[in-house]
Amino acid sequence: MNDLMIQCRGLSKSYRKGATVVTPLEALDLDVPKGEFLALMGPSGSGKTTLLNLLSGIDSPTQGSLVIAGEEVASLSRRQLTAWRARHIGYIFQLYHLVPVLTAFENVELPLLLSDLSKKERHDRVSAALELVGLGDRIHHTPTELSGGQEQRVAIARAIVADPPLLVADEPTGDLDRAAATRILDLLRGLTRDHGKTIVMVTHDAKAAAAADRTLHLEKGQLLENACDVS
Ligand SMILES: Nc1ncnc2c1ncn2[C@@H]1O[C@H](COP(=O)(O)OP(=O)(O)OP(=O)(O)O)[C@@H](O)[C@H]1O
Repeated sequence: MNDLMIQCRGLSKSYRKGATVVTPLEALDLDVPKGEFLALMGPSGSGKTTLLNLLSGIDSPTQGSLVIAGEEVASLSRRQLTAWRARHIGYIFQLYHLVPVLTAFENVELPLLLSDLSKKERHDRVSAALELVGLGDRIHHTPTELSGGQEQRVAIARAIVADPPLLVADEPTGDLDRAAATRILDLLRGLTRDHGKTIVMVTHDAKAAAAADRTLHLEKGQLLENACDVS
């Protein structure tokens, strides 16, 4: 139990759309050990983003249990969930979601602005995160002055700067060419191997999934039995 970062039991999510109810996730069971790099694949509409949103506390399940780092998060209020998310989750988006008018440094600093860290502590953490992603020489560049791969590395620095144990990534290489994608995947692998992060990554790309320790397939809101293991 202690070596699990994520434990889902009977996890379901439904949305009401007028008179109909849509259930993108149904009674899902999932264990993810600490330090694992897990890839999630599945057709469009199979519930991948819905699952990431539950794991990251952006949304709450309709039913079931979701224990992350030993804490039941399914029962947290919206307000508790926001505070919990800031400490536990780094989210990496397909299209980076950087603020265009801010430099790489300022983008990475954003998650720390509400913390009680001093300016010097923030500076040290942001510099270390940008060094870790190989962008120590680009800290004053704005997103338009960076390549897509570099923008994604800034976004990864932003996701890790508050040192959360769990990173969730929604198609982090979906908008990149193969060389840039490979560099991002190497970086993510390094974050699990050398820094103990747990990563759940949604991808449509079998080559990206092959970089993970394990791949699970979602189909109509359920994990397929005998999911192929690519480790
Ligand atoms: N807020 C919402 N309200 C209503 N229905 C929703 C909502 N969010 C998701 N859905 C529905 O849930 C289903 C699963 O959506 P989800 O985004 O999780 O799929 P996905 O596997 O990530 O797809 P894609 O690969 O296209 O991103 C879809 O049918 C979608 O329309």
